[in-house]
This record gives sequence, structure tokens and C-alpha cells, in this order.
Amino acid sequence: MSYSQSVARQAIALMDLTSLNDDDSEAVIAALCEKAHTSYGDTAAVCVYPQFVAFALKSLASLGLSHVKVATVTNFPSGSSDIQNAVEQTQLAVAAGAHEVDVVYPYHALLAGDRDVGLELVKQCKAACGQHAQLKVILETGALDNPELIRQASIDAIESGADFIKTSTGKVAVNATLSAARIMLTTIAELKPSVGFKPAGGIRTTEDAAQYIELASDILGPDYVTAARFRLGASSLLTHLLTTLGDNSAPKPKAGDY
Ligand SMILES: O=C[C@H](O)COP(=O)(O)O
Repeated sequence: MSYSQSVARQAIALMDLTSLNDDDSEAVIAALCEKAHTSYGDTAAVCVYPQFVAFALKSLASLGLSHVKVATVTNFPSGSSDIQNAVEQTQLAVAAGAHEVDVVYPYHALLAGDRDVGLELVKQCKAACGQHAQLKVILETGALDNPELIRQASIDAIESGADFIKTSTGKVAVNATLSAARIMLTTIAELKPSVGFKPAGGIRTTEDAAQYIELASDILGPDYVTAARFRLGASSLLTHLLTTLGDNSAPKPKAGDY
């Protein structure tokens, strides 16, 4: 097996296979759940809007895929400063059975110089997850667009109890970047290496996935890169990974692709 094929196989097992579109429907989510199973292993999770959590759990169970986690999003994608609303959405998601909640950090507040709202929002959403769900905090690093703010948001999310920190919603102009990932991973290494990392948004090729996996491995060690602590959030990466692995039913990558 070539290096790119071994990375592609690894990336499938690390993936939060995502559908967060306005036209999502039960049919779309049922198809997403089916794609979570591949000939090269299953994805770590599917990530869907809160109204599809119960349906995704049922679909995965009916496919014999109950080991695939169901993640959802709250305070998404706005990153509002309304703590109560974010907490209520998180409580509802947990009550629906979500294993993981990806909450958007109130990044507008941080950009305006207010750290307190982020600290409190993450703390309360973590309490809403309790022992039932993991909390992943989406910093929206492309909007923060400043190494100091990305580091500050990482510190505040970790100190308020985030289980993972995640780069992006996939809904803004700049999503996951290697430079933001480096800052976040370095902060995790310094403060709390048990915290997970999830680059998300714009990760489309095996080469993209390889770069994030290699970076995490360089900073936190190869043992860090398991689904317990590292995820790739992506809606269209799986097709490319399958093509790399020689799945002929997947569309061929373009010339020059990894
Ligand atoms: O959390 C995951 C992102 O929303 C996915 O972004 P993407 O559609 O660019 O892969």
C-alpha cells in the first residue's frame, strides 16, 4: 500500500462525515449514514443538524453502524453571544442522543475584546453535555484571523472544559488552515494534551488530510492521532479518499491531485 493510500485509510477512520446544508432531508441523511461504512473501514462519526440527530441514530443502528458517533452543531454558524440560547440548543441536542456537540464559540465577542462571554458559554455548554456528550468548540479561526486571538480563543475554550477545539464551521470565507492548526495544536500541547483537535472546512483531498495528520503527529506525537482526539470535519473528502484507495465507483481525481 502506498503512503497516500495508508493516509487515506487512516483519514476515513478519523472523519466526521458531514452534511450541514439548508436542503438536508431524511433522505440526504440516510444516504450520509450509508456512506459512513466503506470497504476500507467506517468513519468516526456523522455530523448533522440537530433536527436530524434522532434520525441519524436510527439510520446508523439499522445499518449495524451504532459504533459510528452522531455529532451535531449548536450556536451554528453564527457564533452568537446569546449564552442561554447556545445552552438550550446544546441541552436539546444531548437529549436527542447526540454523542458530540460542536458549538460555535462567540467569536464576534472576542473580536470586540470580550473574553468573558466565550469563557462562560463554553463552561455552560460543557455542563449541558455532562457525561453524555463530548463538547467540540468551533473557534472560527478564519474570522478571528489573528494568531494572538486564535491562541486566546484556544486557551479560553480549553480552560472552560472543551473536549476538542475545532477550526471552522465551513461557512465562512476562510476555513481550516495549517497556520491556525499549528497555533491550536501548540496550545493543546502546552496546556492539555488530552484535548482533541478537529480541522474542518475546505478539507477535500487526501493531501489536505495528510497535511493535518502530519502536523498533529509532529506537534503531539503519532499516538495523538486517533479518533479519540483527532477528527477531520469534511463533507466532500470521502470521495477523494476512496479514489486514492482505488475504489472505482468513486469519481477519478483531477490531474495533479495527490
Ligand atoms: O464541520 C464541517 C464543515 O462544515 C465541513 O466543511 P466542508 O463542507 O468545507 O467540508
